[in-house]
Amino acid sequence: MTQTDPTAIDPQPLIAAARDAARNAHAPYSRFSVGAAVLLTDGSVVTGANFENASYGLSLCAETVAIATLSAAGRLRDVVAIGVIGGMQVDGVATGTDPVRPCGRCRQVLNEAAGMGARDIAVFCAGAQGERIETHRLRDLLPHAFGPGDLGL
Ligand SMILES: O=c1ccn([C@H]2C[C@H](O)[C@@H](CO)O2)c(=O)[nH]1
Repeated sequence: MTQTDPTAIDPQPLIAAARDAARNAHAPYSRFSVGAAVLLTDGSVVTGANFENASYGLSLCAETVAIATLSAAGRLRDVVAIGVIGGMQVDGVATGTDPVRPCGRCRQVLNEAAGMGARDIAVFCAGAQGERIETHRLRDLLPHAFGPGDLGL
């Protein structure tokens, strides 16, 4: 697996793109907008925003929407990094300042891209105003992961 060096990637453009994407969150139930922006090997960026449902449990996180979108474009093997930002209420007032970190399901979804691309993924997490950006590696957020390799891929 190729080791991505997260410190070699500038998180600011990703967080800015994620923040733009969060404006299109469909989050009328939680009023917690989340945006995600994924950097691909060619430098292009694919975004997503959370997509809630009146049947609450069907809601999709921003990270999952972004990964599904780039997979549909044939780019699942090309994921290098993801920036995530959240916590803005739909009226623009922040609910909290802690960086939003991908939930467990999203970590597993990201791991599908990491496994298929044979590349670790850098994960940048920002507070609601884009402040206090954390830098992680997916392998640290989801140690001992089950992935494509376990099924022979
Ligand atoms: O990493 C995360 C965590 C939460 N959410 C969404 C799910 C739900 O719509 C709202 C509140 O949990 O935030 C994301 O999109 N990504």
